Amino acid sequence: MEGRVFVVGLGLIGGSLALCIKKEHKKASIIGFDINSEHARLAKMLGVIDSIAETVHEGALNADLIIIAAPVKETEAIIDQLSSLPLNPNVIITDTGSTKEKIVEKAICLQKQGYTFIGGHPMAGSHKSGVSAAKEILFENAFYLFTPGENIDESKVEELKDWLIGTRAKFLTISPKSHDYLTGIVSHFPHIVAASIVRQTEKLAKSDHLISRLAAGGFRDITRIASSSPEMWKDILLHNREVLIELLNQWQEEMNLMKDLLVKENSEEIYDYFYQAKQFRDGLPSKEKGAIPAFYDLFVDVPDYPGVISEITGFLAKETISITNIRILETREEEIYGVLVISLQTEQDRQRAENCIAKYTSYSTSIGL
Ligand SMILES: NC(=O)c1ccc[n+]([C@@H]2O[C@H](COP(=O)([O-])OP(=O)(O)OC[C@H]3O[C@@H](n4cnc5c(N)ncnc54)[C@H](O)[C@@H]3O)[C@@H](O)[C@H]2O)c1
Ligand SMILES: O=C(O)C(=O)C[C@]1(C(=O)O)C=C[C@@H](O)C=C1
Repeated sequence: MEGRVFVVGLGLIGGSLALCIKKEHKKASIIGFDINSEHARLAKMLGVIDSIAETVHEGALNADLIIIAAPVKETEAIIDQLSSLPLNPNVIITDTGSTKEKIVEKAICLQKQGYTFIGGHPMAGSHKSGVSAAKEILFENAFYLFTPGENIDESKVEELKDWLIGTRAKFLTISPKSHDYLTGIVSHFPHIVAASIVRQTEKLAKSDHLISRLAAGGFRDITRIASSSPEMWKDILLHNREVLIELLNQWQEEMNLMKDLLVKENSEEIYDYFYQAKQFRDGLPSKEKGAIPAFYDLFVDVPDYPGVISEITGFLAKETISITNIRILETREEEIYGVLVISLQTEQDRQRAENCIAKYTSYSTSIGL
């Protein structure tokens, strides 16, 4: 598609969407605005946007698509601001906020001016913020939720999907209320739990320094999202407070249940507790970007000597294969061999990496242990 796309908020999500749109719609021009001019400058320098707007007003005029990718409270203010501007009557305005009810309610002011607002939420992200973490592949296979207000023409939703086709996400339309309930359960509430575990650990670590040093894989896995932007999460929690208060009540019951099982040393039910949790989690979809990520891991048997990682990454770099992670698995001191796990972004990259390692080394590779 051709046209003028205006992105307000040039961080992880705004930047990633700009990259997806640019990849698919080469003739579109992407204008960006960020309240922090350093962020806008960085986005331009990284080639994420084509040009910088000095104000929302300047960027919004004549835009065919406006994407608001700022924290949810700021999003409300930006919607207000847009509703007072003389926009292109055919413009589609969307947002990326993690909550939807309050935003869609606020956007009634746009509809009153005859503008189309379609709430949006790409259900993929990271604990990292900022445009330097933006990537074109971020939303691949993830759900992209839409919450169009009443009376929105279906053809406008289709037009928005066309703009966003480069995300390779799975589009799904739901009501703002269901959106906030569902994401409250699977996204917002886990962020509270992660932050609370970290805070409890921090308090306890004051009396024993070994605690922080011993925190290993399990702690890291359950607390990664506690490193997310406090600014963003403050707003999300306040927007979805009713759902979250109810979930906190249920969680307290859940914790009391476990406490009771421990007090009573009820071994059978403790087993059952973990068994049922494992059954449910293991049954979650894994081939999409859901709770269980689709990994494109390649396992390489390598001799356990210093420099082996840089040797392998050197070969991959030579063939311009980008990797997302690399680590040594389960090496024990007495072993001569270790297993190197290389995570790649796509199945095609994994295949290329396998061929590359076969070309330059005699190490054996596999796609599973
Ligand atoms: N991070 C995630 O995992 C994730 C995933 C999906 C959706 N979201 C939602 O997308 C939105 C953006 O999140 P992000 O992760 O890109 O955050 P981010 O912190 O990486 O980027 C936000 C950007 O918005 C800018 N900004 C703040 N107020 C602004 C304003 N009034 N006008 C213009 N720019 C402003 C900031 O300077 C920053 O550059 C949030 O609403 C968030 O809830 C986040
Ligand atoms: O992967 C992460 O770090 C995220 O927290 C991403 C995550 C999520 O909870 O899954 C966070 C907020 C969004 O609105 C959507 C996705």
